[in-house]
Amino acid sequence: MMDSSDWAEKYRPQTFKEIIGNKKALHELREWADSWASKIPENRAVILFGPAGVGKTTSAHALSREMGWELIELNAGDQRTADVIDKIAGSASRMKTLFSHEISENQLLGKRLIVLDEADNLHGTYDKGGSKAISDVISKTTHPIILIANDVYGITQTIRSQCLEISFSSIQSRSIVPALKRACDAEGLSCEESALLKIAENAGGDLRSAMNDLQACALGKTKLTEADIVVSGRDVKETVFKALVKVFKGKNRQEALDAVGTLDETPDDLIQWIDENLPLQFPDDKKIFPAQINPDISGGFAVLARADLYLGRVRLRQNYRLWRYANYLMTVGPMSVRTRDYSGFIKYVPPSRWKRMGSSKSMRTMRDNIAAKISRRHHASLRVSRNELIPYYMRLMENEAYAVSLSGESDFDLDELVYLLRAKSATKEVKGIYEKSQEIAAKYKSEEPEFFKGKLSRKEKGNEGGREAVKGQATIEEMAAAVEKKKESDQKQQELKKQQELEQSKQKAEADEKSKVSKQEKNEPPKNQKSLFDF
Ligand SMILES: Nc1ncnc2c1ncn2[C@@H]1O[C@H](COP(=O)(O)OP(=O)(O)OP(=O)(O)O)[C@@H](O)[C@H]1O
Repeated sequence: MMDSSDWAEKYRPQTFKEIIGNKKALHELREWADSWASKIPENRAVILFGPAGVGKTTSAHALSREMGWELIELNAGDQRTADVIDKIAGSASRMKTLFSHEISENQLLGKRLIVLDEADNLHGTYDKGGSKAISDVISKTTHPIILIANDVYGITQTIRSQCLEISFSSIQSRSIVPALKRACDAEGLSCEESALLKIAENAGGDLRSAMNDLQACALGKTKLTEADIVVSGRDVKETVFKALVKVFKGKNRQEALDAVGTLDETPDDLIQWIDENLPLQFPDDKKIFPAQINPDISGGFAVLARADLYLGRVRLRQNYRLWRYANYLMTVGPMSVRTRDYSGFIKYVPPSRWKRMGSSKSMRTMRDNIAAKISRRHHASLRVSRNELIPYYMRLMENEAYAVSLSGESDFDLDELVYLLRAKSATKEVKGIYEKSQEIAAKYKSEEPEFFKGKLSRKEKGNEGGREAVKGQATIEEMAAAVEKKKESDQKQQELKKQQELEQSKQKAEADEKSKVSKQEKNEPPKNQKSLFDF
């Protein structure tokens, strides 16, 4: 049976040899480690920096194994106040000094490798004093120290000047494929090469993400084909997952806001991500909180509830300026109410509501399809339809009669209705609305100009190349001919209508005349009777 543990962790390389790419960096790291053999080197610490998921932490771990050094790791989740750093890293670094008489014969024995993860994040409230403490420890340490960072510029100049800097870079897709293949073989999963390449290319050089995507796509399968690969377009700079780390574990509000700002998520979508992952990140551990629920969960949901209040007001008043308050509350809220730090890797998951409807990508495609239908109906742009009209539709469709008519006019399908009605699934009620809407849809379709029938907008087709004819349907020439034909038939109809109107007015005039005469005949003699005969 396929293992459900985290594959990225399970297949973390144990030795330098197994690590893919970054050979130059590994060589420099090894040279630095060797320089500790006979004396304390000039650089007592190194900074391994580069993008996420390329093997920086893995290399540090492998180094400790290969050198036989004991590993002491201080993660960003740990409180890195000056005091803590002094207690953990400080005491570790002074250990040798204290017991030097016991191990001075062989400094390699008893050496400890101190690893500080996320060293570019030492300036937050909790890390206050962290940078200074690290700088002090580095200057005195008799044990090697590795700092790990994504952004080397996030580390103070004082620390950088004390360290050797080693740069790691993204891993090429074709090098990622064999690593994925190895995991597939070990899990007994048969896999198309093209499927692995698709995952690798989408990962943007991040092997951890590639491994996570592989595991997610392989869930419940024994064979993986290219068609099974549903990976959301990954922004190399910041994925939602990375932004969530900043929201939940970060200590710097602006960093969290910046990370969230780079995402292509509306606050309505973002809150679902945060809502889904909050209990995963702040688990309700009964050992720690035997008598109450983890206050970070209750506090976290309380701020999300407030954020949701603003989202509700946006929907109600169509005032999108309120989005900023919702955004701020949901991004900065969880870190502000957090009472403790959480270390360790959490596998964040997409909102379960989206999973019920397919992947987050299909959810987006559906929202775009809805926007395309609305934009066609209202001659509005896709952007306006997506951002302004969909929320407006959702509000209107809370009324059943509107739901039926709007759905019929735009010909929403059942899944689209589930989305617009904010239902959990296609309930009896939703199906009822759908069925009623179909009569209206049929009427609208029969009235729709011939050349529009069956045409999809570019978003509906997922095609960025402008409005095109769908396979097997009208070309531009045919559409032009259809327009001409329609003009002609409209003209004919107008002429016919004019003739009918003329005919009708003639008949009316005759009838009026008759009735006038008969009235005159019947009721009273015409006053001007005399003149009538007055030739
Ligand atoms: N170069 C690599 N070779 C093989 N596996 C790798 C490599 N880089 C990353 N991985 C896989 O990705 C996982 C995460 O890698 P690692 O923790 O070393 O990344 P990192 O560069 O430290 O990223 P971050 O900056 O996010 O901490 C590993 O457990 C391993 O499965």
